[in-house]
Amino acid sequence: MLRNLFLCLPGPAFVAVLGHNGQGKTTLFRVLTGQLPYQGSIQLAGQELRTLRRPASSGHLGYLPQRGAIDFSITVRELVLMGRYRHHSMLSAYAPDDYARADAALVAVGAPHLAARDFTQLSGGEQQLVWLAQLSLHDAALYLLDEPTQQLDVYYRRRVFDLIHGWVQREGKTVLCSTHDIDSLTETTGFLFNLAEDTPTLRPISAASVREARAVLEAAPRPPA
Ligand SMILES: Nc1ncnc2c1ncn2[C@@H]1O[C@H](COP(=O)(O)OP(=O)(O)OP(=O)(O)O)[C@@H](O)[C@H]1O
Repeated sequence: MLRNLFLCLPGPAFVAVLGHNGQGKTTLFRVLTGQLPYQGSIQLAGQELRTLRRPASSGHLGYLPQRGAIDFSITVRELVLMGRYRHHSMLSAYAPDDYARADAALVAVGAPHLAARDFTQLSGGEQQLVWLAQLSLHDAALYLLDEPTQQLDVYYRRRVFDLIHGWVQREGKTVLCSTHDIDSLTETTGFLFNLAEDTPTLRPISAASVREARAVLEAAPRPPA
């Protein structure tokens, strides 16, 4: 359970959500996506979250869960294309422009070579890149990314953080990104929000604040309240 969180995000912004294992990062995202109840108030663009119907699929936010899984065969290109679903009625077919956007999204994550592959046969890291490409087509104002660089090698980790920063700086998105990858954060701008602190507070990212966050995370987690 998460208690006594106060957080006001002026968008656009990048926020790295930190914390020990089991400290509530995924829980926070599940609350923000309407999957878990909450007490108090959470407002998205001025609207109380509990009054929004299916915030993740209605365009208010885009969500990358920690483990996205599918159990049917589909090509990577088709799966990325599904990120355009909000722009279509049930019966309208995808247009050439949708395919062009899907291809561009794959290029942006560094995975155009995967376009024709069966998604279910990709490695975990490759699948992660594909989910990010799909998410980039959701065109939401707020993105919640649950450990987007887990399973990625050093090159793709850097690439994904650069991609996320492009969403913030060029497209004006706000991104909450849970991560244990604190070494990658020193090269980014934005805020840290560390659930391992007694009173989690938004702190601008700097070499010093990342060092302090590391020290908190290297200490044993506090027992649950
Ligand atoms: N479905 C569930 N039912 C009961 N407890 C749960 C459930 N899912 C998570 N929890 C508990 O809630 C707490 C927070 O879990 P959460 O997954 O939010 O942590 P996290 O910070 O995302 O961890 P990690 O860094 O390991 O991904 C943990 O103690 C976990 O065991």
